[in-house]
Amino acid sequence: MSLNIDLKRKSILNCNTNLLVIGGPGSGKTTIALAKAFKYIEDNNLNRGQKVLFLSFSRNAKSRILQSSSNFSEHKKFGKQLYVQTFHAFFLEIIKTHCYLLGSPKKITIIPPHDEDALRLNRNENDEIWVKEKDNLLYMEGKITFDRFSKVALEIIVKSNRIRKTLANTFPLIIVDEAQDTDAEQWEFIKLFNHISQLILLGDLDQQIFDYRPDINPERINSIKEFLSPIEITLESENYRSPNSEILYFARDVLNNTPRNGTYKGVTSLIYSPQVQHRDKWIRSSIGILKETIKRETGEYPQSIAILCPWAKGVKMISAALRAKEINHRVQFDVTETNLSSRMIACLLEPILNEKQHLLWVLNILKDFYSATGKENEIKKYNSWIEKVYSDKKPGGTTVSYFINLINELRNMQLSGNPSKDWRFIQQKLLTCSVGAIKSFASHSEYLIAYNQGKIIMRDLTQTWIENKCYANARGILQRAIVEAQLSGDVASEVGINVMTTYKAKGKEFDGVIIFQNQYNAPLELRGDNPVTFQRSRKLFLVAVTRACHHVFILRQAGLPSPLLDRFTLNGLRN
Ligand SMILES: Nc1ncnc2c1ncn2[C@@H]1O[C@H](COP(=O)(O)OP(=O)(O)OP(=O)(O)O)[C@@H](O)[C@H]1O
Repeated sequence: MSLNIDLKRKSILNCNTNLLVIGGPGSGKTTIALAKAFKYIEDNNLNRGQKVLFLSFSRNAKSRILQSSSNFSEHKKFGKQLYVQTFHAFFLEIIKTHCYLLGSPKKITIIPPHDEDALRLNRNENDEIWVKEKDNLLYMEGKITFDRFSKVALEIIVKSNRIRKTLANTFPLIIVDEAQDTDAEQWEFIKLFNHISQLILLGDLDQQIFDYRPDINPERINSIKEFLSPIEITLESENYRSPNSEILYFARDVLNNTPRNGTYKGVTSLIYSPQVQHRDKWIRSSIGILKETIKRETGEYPQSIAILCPWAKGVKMISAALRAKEINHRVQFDVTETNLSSRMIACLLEPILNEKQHLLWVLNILKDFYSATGKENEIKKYNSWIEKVYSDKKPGGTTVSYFINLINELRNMQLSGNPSKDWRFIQQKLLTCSVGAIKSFASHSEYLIAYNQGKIIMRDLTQTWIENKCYANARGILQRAIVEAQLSGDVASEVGINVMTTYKAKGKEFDGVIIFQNQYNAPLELRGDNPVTFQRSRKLFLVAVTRACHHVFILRQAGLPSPLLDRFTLNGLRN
């Protein structure tokens, strides 16, 4: 990989004190930080146990950093000494190794987010009783929820000088991606390594899109400057991502609400009429048009395309439109409902040894689903049904009867041993049943395959079938795959069509980007944003637009005003 190394970049490579590198989207922050990491490993002759730590926020960002690092010629020789990890997973490693020192059992297990949602019973994150319950879960049972990783890891590092020094010795250089988005605990954690490791922080305030979270704010960059006294290097105006287009100018103009008198090279607006069949057709057609546009502009078809929108609801709408014509794509969104719905299928795949026990499991899954979505009346209803079944009384209503019959039917039949077929069989049973609530619950499971864990689950189900002649522990298999997916760096590459929220796309790069606007499921203006400035919406839009290397399509709903875009003139297509 041949890099332009100007004076600023040279000074980054040669600096051996704390550094703050500020730069806009595509200015090359990640790239120069990787170059620095490899140079550091080489110059300092790190021993086998030592590594450069590169901390990122999300698995997506981590996979992008890993991908970029593999383009460096040094990667072959020094790649093993570059440790790219998410804050979350890094904190978990510290917890798993050292948490017993705080009094927890030695074996730590994770409560996945959908179970956490169910346990939390719609209480606030900081609800006192819930916080106490979480303490008990950790210290009595060794079970930890995702949201506690940073707090507990920080406690370990604060309380033990020895562990902190060992970590600093292992990681003499720590690079922090997206430093503007560090929350209070992550920032405290970084501060603890001041003077004992070299710290390089990368940041861009214009991409601060998680500032709706309570302890993330624009002051973070100032605190970094005050506390770490870093050398500051600004790569502000450079754009290596989309240099042959005016994509970055467009993104900046939307951010500053300063439309130019004319269009922008590399940005096209497509208008669709909102009737479902038109909308879905245009979602699909936009992919083909974007491919041809990029081919025309660059001479090559794009390898990677992202369809982005602010909300998960929009992601589901786009994915449904693509699935309707079997267009292969990868989906990423938050998956509590999908996980619980899939758990129901896994539960029904398991061998039915005791019908009452199975019915109780099924009802508990439904109760968890309603707990996670905060539906008080449903929770009460399920609690009373569970109570009745438990004491051998039969609750009224269609739901319980439906499951009694289904469990009975499944008990008396032989599944095929082909996990995909059996999975679909149970899914279809639920999707075609006469109880509306069950159908709607089951429909969430359709996204499981789309979000990449499908293959692992099917592989492990095959294995259990070979070993046991039944799907023993299907729920455990599903659970393991979900937890792995939450933590692993094993994120599929961007090649192909990717559908995700803009938040998930942060730090990624695609040849072409389609931004989908829809009145109810994907408005570009965020709810709760300042209705005059729309500053948060503008930043989020900037992040979406600047993921593109060659071309951006904005798929706009006909007749739907957009304070962000209405003053801009864009090259346009109209259906
Ligand atoms: N010095 C350089 N010379 C040549 N190409 C570069 C250089 N720096 C970055 N690039 C290329 O520009 C693109 C964007 O770089 P990079 O991902 O490092 O930017 P970034 O500032 O981290 O972006 P963002 O904040 O938007 O995630 C990448 O494709 C990278 O290969």
